[in-house]
Amino acid sequence: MLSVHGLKAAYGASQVLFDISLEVAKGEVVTLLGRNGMGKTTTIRTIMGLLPALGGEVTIGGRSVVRATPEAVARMGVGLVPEGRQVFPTLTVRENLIATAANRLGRRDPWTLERVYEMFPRLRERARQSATTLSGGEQQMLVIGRALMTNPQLLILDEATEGLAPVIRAEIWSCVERLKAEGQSLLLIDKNIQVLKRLADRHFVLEKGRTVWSGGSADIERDAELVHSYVGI
Ligand SMILES: Nc1ncnc2c1ncn2[C@@H]1O[C@H](COP(=O)(O)OP(=O)(O)OP(=O)(O)O)[C@@H](O)[C@H]1O
Repeated sequence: MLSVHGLKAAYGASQVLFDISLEVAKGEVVTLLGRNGMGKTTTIRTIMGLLPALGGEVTIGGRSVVRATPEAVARMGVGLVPEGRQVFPTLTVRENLIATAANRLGRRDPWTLERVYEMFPRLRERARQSATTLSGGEQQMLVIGRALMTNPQLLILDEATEGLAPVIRAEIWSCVERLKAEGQSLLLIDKNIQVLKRLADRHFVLEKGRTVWSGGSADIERDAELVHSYVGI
């Protein structure tokens, strides 16, 4: 589904990614782990075409996207929930959900408003309200719902639970669990390693712009000392 090999990227003259490699297979839940500033968000931005790659390869479904625009990457089926809950502030909840809806890939069971409202009942209750009147947690649900409405083949969540109350976090994790059960491919960045160990199939650890470790959740236990030295927990 997604394959990244030897990816390099920079902000101006400052190189941040040196050698990033990772894979997400169809239906797999994969994490990017690493301390702050190690290059997780930059990796996602480069995959999405928001930052040009200096080298390396990114393929989606076997097709290279390393020079593709963000629109083209989205059309190829990658949905991103970026850091920071970016709702469209002038639109209502419902309008946010339908603004970028698409079923480009002819999915048989596409996401609809009804399915999103069923996943996040609070959004139904607030459908006609301006998105800016929602709480932080509700805004995060809205951004996830909006990404689902594009029917992504791969959904990327960058720190989706950061700064949220535990009860809202639990709702987001239960959404992730349901998506996983439905066979949705997911790439997750989050600090809640314990939850990620339970939910994810595979993990990639980044250190100073390089992939330095990968393995399943059982491998994290086996290599606990090493992984914890990278991840800092
Ligand atoms: N817009 C930018 N311009 C210049 N440097 C940046 C920019 N954004 C990030 N960086 C730098 O790139 C490096 C990687 O940052 P990145 O945000 O990818 O890390 P991260 O692993 O996602 O960490 P965090 O959890 O803090 O978001 C850091 O050294 C950071 O300071």
